[in-house]
Amino acid sequence: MSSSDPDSISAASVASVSKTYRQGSRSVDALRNVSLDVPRGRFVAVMGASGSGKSTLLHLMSGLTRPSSGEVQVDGQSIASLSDQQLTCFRRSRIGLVFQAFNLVPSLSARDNILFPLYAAGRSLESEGVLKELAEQLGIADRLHHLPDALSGGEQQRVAIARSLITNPAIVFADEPTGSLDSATGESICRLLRTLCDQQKRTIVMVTHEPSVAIWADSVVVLKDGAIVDQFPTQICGDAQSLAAKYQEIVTGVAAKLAETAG
Ligand SMILES: Nc1ncnc2c1ncn2[C@@H]1O[C@H](COP(=O)(O)OP(=O)(O)OP(=O)(O)O)[C@@H](O)[C@H]1O
Repeated sequence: MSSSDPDSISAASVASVSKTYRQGSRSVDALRNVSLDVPRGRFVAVMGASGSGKSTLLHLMSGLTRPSSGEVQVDGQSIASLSDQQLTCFRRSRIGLVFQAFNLVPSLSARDNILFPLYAAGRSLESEGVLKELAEQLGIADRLHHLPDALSGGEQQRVAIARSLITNPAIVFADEPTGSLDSATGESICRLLRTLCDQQKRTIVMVTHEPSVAIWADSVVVLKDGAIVDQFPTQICGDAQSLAAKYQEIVTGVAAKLAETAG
């Protein structure tokens, strides 16, 4: 692959990133010296126990917080070199965000929720056809005039995914996108994310606890106590059960090694 090949450029990367949260005299090292590269067009799942630093990693890569040290790049842009205002503009135009709780504006129709990031970025809809195509791809074309309250959980998440894509971002970050959904609806959202990656070459980084969700990604990054302890392609796991076993093996192996070192 030549260096001028756009596919060889990372959609996002972090290099030697650490993040310490300070609350009064207490400090928490949420991430320690983490490096990660997300190539364009890839679907990456980030797994780890509660408190291992998954959301912090996502927030750093999406420019919602800044690292205590280290470098974050998205779409070739170093986030550290941007002022807060520039970072907000960059985030609005180049980064898509999907949350567990959907985070739709209750008083706005699905259509206006989807268009919200465009307006926030001072842009307007290129053509009705763009919205129509997106809504059709996401299976919500007949739901655009409904308020979020009148939509099912799965439909609300589809609207939230459409909202994350309307600016044509370089990368989409999804924090537990199926966490509020029943398993069948969750699976349909996973299938949709997979399709977006396969058919539109979207780059997706998704945090999840669930092996049955992570199996839809191309690769899994495992975090433990603020550090990346392993990464593996999902291809080596035939199914969610085998992925769960692999994940458990990694986490248990790391814990045993730590105990050995301490002993
Ligand atoms: N704003 C904050 N202020 C102080 N500590 C924080 C803050 N955000 C996260 N932490 C701490 O940093 C560590 C990592 O938190 P983070 O939310 O990234 O973990 P996580 O793996 O996403 O957890 P979960 O799966 O429970 O969401 C935890 O110890 C958490 O308590």
